[in-house]
Amino acid sequence: MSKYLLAVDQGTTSSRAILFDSDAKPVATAQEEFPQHYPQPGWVEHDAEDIWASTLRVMKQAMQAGDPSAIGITNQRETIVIWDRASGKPIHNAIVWQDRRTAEFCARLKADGHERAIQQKTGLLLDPYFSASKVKWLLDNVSGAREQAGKGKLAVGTIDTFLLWRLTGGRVHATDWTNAGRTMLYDIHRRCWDAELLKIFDIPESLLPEVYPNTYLFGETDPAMFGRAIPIAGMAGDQQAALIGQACFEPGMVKSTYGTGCFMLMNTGPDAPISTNRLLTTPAYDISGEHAYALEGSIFVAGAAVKWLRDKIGLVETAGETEAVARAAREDHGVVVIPAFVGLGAPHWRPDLRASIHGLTLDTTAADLVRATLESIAFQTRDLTDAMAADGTTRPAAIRIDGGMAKNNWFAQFLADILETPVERPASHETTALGAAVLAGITTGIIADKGEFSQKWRSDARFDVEMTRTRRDGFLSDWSKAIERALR
Ligand SMILES: Nc1ncnc2c1ncn2[C@@H]1O[C@H](COP(=O)(O)OP(=O)(O)O)[C@@H](O)[C@H]1O
Ligand SMILES: O=P(O)(O)OC[C@H](O)CO
Repeated sequence: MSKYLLAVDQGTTSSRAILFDSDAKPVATAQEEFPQHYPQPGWVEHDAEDIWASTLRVMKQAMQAGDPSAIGITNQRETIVIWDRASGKPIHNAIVWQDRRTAEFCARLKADGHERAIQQKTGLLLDPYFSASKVKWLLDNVSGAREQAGKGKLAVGTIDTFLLWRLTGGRVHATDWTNAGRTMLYDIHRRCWDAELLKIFDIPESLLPEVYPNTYLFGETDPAMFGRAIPIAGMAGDQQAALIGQACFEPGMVKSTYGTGCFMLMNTGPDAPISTNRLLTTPAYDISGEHAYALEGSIFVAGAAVKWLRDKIGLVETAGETEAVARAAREDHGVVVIPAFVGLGAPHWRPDLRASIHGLTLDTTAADLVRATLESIAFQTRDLTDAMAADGTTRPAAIRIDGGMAKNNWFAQFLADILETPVERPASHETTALGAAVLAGITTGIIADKGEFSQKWRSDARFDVEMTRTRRDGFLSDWSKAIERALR
């Protein structure tokens, strides 16, 4: 009998479940989008009940193709929920990673000189992106929350933790170290919650989950849910899961995922170097007792800019259409888009900025704008590879890409040209889900080890550098000038 692994990929805009066979081939996929809530400019929320309901539905749908031996969970990171331990009900909407409501509080902490100590312990930079300031906001602003938390009646969790709690019928309150590493409350070197950070953010420790490695038997599903108890045997934040799904297991290997945002991770092995170029240091994985860290560049808007072109401005009807439009557009349009819709992440970290368009003339067309939007994601990625190089890392031989935007061949070629580095796209497009399935597979012995999976990794397309230096320098110089103007 074939052994199946079910991966749950709970992303920013949709919940997905993919059933893989023991050769890591997808057998069935189910996906559901859920509503985004923008209660005020710069605020982004999800109803955790929507997340739960959509996740449960897609899991059941994917399971119609076969009975999984184990489940792996991967999730949008940093997004945080607080719920009542007795009723399991969230006390407020989840505050999403893109949410900027705590920008002022983070600026105050920075002014008070906390950034360096926080970076040394957590590998993170002071920004509303991470969970800690969001938890504080919930405790301070939801009526009665702080009092209830003081009595030990509430639980906090990133989305993996919330799903694990619900799937186990409220029996397990746990996370994995890659998700813990994004809260800004976790010391990534000593691998524990940090008392000093909890004090800075005024968060009681009783709220927090237990932290485990990525390959671990986290719990079993409530038998009433799927007719039997299924082990939940792997968990990781989605960008770390993509690093695993892209088989980037050697130090120096890099993957870049283009979903809602873009997240580039370089495996740095067992060392956790602290960046001097405003990148993050983050737990990459702990698989069967072997752990690695990564340097990360986080860009908040990638595919979300394409979604904006489609849904708000109406320049395209589908995201896929941007490929043909960009290919047909002229190269010397002179337009630069700075997609700082929710501020800028690495390497600038400016939560206060908003998006802008530079170089518009009466001659500018819709196609120019579409092309310039795609270009901006490649330019931002170049800023990340430059920061990685400035941190003393060796330029990788190739960068492995994935996520919705990676399907766009025009974008993949432009990216290789701008990065001056070949870009490889894997045969399996669902690398994030694959990473979660691999973790569950290794824990349960269905996959022997990461070496076995690595050997199966295949690229289906490679984009080599074609652009001349002069053209690339021209693009990069226009981009730097526009960024300088925007930062000012
Ligand atoms: N062919 C395409 N060209 C450009 N962008 C695309 C294309 N297909 C999808 N996208 C973008 O990719 C994103 C979806 O990617 P996905 O990896 O599913 O995101 P997430 O996991 O963050 O929800 C959307 O924002 C969409 O606009
Ligand atoms: O939902 P995604 O795939 O855009 O990923 C979100 C990231 O995990 C945020 O850090």
